[in-house]
Amino acid sequence: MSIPFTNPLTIPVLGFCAYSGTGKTTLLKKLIPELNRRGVKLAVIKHAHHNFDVDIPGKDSYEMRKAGARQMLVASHVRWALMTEDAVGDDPKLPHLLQQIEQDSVDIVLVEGFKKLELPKIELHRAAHDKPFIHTHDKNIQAIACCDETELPGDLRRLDINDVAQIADFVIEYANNWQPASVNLPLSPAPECGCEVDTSKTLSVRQGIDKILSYVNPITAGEVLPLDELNSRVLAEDAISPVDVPQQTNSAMDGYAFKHSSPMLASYKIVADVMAGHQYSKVLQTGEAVRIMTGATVPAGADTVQMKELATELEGQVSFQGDITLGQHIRLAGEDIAKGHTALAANARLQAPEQGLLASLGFGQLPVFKRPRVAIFSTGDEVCQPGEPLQPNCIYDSNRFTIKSMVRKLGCEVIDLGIIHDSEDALADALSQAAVDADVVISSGGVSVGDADFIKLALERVGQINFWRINMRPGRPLAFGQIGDSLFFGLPGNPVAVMVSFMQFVQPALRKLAGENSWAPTMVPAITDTGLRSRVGRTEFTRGIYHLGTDGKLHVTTTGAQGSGMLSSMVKGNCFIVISEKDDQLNPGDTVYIQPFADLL
Ligand SMILES: Nc1nc2c(c(=O)[nH]1)N[C@H]1C(S)=C(S)[C@@H](COP(=O)(O)OP(=O)(O)OC[C@H]3O[C@@H](n4cnc5c(N)ncnc54)[C@H](O)[C@@H]3O)O[C@H]1N2
Ligand code: MOO
Repeated sequence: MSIPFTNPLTIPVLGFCAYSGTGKTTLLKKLIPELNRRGVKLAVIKHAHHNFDVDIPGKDSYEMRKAGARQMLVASHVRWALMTEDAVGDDPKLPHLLQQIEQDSVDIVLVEGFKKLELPKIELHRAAHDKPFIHTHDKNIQAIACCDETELPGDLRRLDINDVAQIADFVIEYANNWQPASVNLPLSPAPECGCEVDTSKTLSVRQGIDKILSYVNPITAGEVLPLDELNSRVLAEDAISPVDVPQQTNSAMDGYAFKHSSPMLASYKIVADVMAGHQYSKVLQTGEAVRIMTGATVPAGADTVQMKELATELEGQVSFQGDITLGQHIRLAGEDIAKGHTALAANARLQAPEQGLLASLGFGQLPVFKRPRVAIFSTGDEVCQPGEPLQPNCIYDSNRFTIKSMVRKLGCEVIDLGIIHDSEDALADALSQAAVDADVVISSGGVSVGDADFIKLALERVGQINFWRINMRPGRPLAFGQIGDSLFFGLPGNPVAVMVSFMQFVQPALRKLAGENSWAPTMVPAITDTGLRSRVGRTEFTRGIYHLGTDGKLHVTTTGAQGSGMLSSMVKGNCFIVISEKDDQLNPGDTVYIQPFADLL
């Protein structure tokens, strides 16, 4: 039996389920430090089946609770604990428990137990225990951590129950891909009708994206490139760390390293100076200290550092002020990335942090996928080349330049075909040649119902192209199809519509083609400061400016006039306010979803 569950938080929740004796707690005790090491802040909820108590008889808190306090909060300078007497007869309710978590200070909640809930979970399984599988009757299993002997259906993500680093990779991947479910979340999945989407009809944004992605086969050809040429490329193989980072246990402060004791000694004899790049070759004895610089290797025998500002030197001795905890200001060898672990998984897009990380591991070159080649052209007799005199009744070509810039930001190679004027033959020739040279061909203009439909005739001659009307604004008309082995996108002519359509439809396709997996646009909730209007059944991409309000929350305002030819709205804005198909009117103070431009512009 499964019990419905809705996550009430805006952070992901991931369960671990198994039959008893499989080693859930043992795994979590290893996984938690591994995730901590990678900077993931965790909360853990554990289901206990018995009448447990965390307090100790005789302690004040215990006595006060037993005296009748329904809630007892005990606090010190290092932790606090809230104990609540809540005898509910049946199982505790996970959504209620989750609401007790301080979600602003953690990244993910791991849940042990609550096996029957419709909660995304990792199943743990050991073949030797001869217990039945859980995934066969629980569709919420995201992955199964098991041993080599276990046989699984091919579509279930398999993890090695003994490889904590791999399980941590999966938890991070899950958290990164997770989106909060919300009544307002736009781009909801296309309704399952069990039928092929009719390509001649009006589509929702989600249907359009899904339809397009079903035609995209990622590039598999690769090349090995030097570190300096990896920008925006997609990694073709896992990068396994050949070293510990940091290589040695080192100091995080300029100060003194020594062996901790409780109580501390009144003073320590300074026996050496250790600079970054050097080491103290002897073992530090109790009562000795070294002066140490940030990044310098902590000598054997030392386990703690006190910063210079909280130390006093006198006649070769140093004494310390303030509380000192064992291990403070020490960065452990391998605490960022351990030797032999996956530092970066295949299919990652290599931007500044990834390139820095690969450099920090000493890689000189790496295998990446070949980048997609994208041919771009503009159409229309009114469209003129910038830099040349503007003819009467004409307009400068801006679309080719916005498209080229976005294509380059996605790490693709641009083939610029210029402006192709209104001739069916010229266009058919250009399209056929473009399809030979490029993986993707993108045009702008000529996809609506205007008279100059030579572009449609040309497309019909060279490929299979569908003309869609997407239920969105701007960017209603969209042509998509294939010319030979290439994908073709015919974006609408209006300059803002071009950018919106590119970001919603071409971007996911180019990312998938380039080898990136599971990309989804960033969507964050914000409070609208202005009223917003749309129409039920249509997704509206209003240009907005988001900022942090004085209430500490994200707020958004529109950029003003929203004409689909007004490129200035894209320049002023830093996000789309995505008004979902379900909404027609949003009032100031309502929560909306925004898509920051940061991914691309
Ligand atoms: N009767 C209808 N008219 C229009 C409809 C409709 O459904 N019924 N849809 C409107 C919408 S929405 C859009 S968007 C446009 C799209 O039309 P096309 O894709 O056929 O584009 P064009 O007509 O060629 O151009 C539209 C607009 O964009 C300017 N343009 C074109 N190329 C460029 C370029 N490279 N750089 C800058 N500006 C460009 C062009 O001059 C037009 O002003 O159709 C509506 N009409
Ligand atoms: O939707 Mo058009 O695409 O208004 O500009």
